[in-house]
Amino acid sequence: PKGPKVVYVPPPPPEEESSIFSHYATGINFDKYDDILVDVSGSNPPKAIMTFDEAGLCESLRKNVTKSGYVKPTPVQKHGIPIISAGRDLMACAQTGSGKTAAFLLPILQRLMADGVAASKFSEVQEPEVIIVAPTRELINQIYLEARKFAYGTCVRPVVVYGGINTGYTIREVLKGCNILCGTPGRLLDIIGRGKVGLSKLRYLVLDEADRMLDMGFEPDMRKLVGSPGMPSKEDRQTLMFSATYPEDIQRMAADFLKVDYIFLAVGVVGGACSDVEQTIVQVDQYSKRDQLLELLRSTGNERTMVFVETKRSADFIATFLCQEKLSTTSIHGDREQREREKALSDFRTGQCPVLVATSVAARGLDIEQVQHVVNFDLPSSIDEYVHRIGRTGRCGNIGRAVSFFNPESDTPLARSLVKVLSGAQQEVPKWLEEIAFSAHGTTGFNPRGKVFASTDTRKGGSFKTDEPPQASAPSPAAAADDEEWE
Ligand SMILES: Nc1ncnc2c1ncn2[C@@H]1O[C@H](COP(=O)(O)OP(=O)(O)OP(=O)(O)O)[C@@H](O)[C@H]1O
Repeated sequence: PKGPKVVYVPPPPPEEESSIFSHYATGINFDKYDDILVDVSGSNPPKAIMTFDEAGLCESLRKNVTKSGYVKPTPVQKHGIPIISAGRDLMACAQTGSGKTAAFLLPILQRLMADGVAASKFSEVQEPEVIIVAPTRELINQIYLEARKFAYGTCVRPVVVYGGINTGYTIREVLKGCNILCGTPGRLLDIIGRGKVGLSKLRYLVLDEADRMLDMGFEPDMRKLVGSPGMPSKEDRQTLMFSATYPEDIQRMAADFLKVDYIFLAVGVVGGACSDVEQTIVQVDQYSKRDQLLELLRSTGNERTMVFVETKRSADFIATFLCQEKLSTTSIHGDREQREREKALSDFRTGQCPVLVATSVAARGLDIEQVQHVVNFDLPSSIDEYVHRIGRTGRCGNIGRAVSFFNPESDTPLARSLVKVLSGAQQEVPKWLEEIAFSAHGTTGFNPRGKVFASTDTRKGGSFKTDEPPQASAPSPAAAADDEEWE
């Protein structure tokens, strides 16, 4: 409630079936997902399913899965669906672009259908069965559209709430009926605080990008959410967490939100990059970055490229520069109005602007067709952030490329974890990077997320058995800088 009143009302979501179910094709590496090692821990995990037919979906859901172009489940779906259907709490980690969203939406929808939720109708207080939270407005909107797609033709009504949109409009949408409430933390707490949403029927709480939702930026909001009046205790609800990365300190804290016997599911290496992304690291100095970017974008032609920068100001600056160089470019960051953010994303999605310059606000979760390249114009300070950013390409078995500008003056603290992530994803590690990483200089750099790959299920006894003191989970500076607009 600061600044002028927000009047923006987003365009209505598509009504035609063809847009609701529009999707892109899986790539040549989709079948290789089956070779990834899966680690399930926790007592009595249910057996994985091999096909969607085994998922026990009702007819309308099964039809929607087919219309979405899904032929067979990905590993996180094969394991995640039966775990959720069995009523277990879950902390799931699987690489970017491997289908985590459907892994939680399908079993939740199935349960609602099986129990015959009442068709929601107008009421001054809504009592959703499901709450889904995610860290950014664009991501929660995407999850909402996925929920709407899978719920198509059923009586289950998903609604989305996020900042930057007219509150009156948002409230009216909620009051029309709400089974699945999707929201960013700030707006969600606001709506609950206004008494528009009651929690007595809540059965599922889903944290997407869970490690981000529980880091220093959002942890207080998540504690407030689970402490809201009427919120069922963790014993009386099912709590589900998904991400591609899970620092150990966050995992340990996440246990506060989960039943003791939650299941930990890791598909591949926790925090590992998607190996369908070809990663290149280029050593540059600050002043040659612009020319190198230009050269790179000229060579990629009209292929869609996301360019990540550190600050909102440089996002504007680089986008303007590229436009002056006659490259159709748009930008997304936290100082832009919501209307502009959504326009930017849609211009990028349609290919109207094949280049999108973005801050970390676009690093996680966004699923955009045909993104062939990611450029880290500035590297992030945390390795997990890097993994999420490059994961905007190489999705669903498709091949992607990521080029990162490494400036030794500022990026040396990241060198070690970068080497680990590169080799973990079978990428070539440049000699110079290895030298920086293992030189005295590289090792003394402070990097709170340095211990990549140390974390599997922390209950098995992770690196806290070593002498290293626990480190506070600080959000990366970029993330912190964008926090104020993430509600
Ligand atoms: N079984 C499947 N068959 C075909 N396509 C699928 C399947 N499951 C998911 N997809 C598609 O793959 C894409 C990536 O899925 P999704 O966005 O859920 O990935 P994610 O694991 O959440 O990634 P991120 O970590 O980046 O958030 C989406 O376009 C989704 O519709």
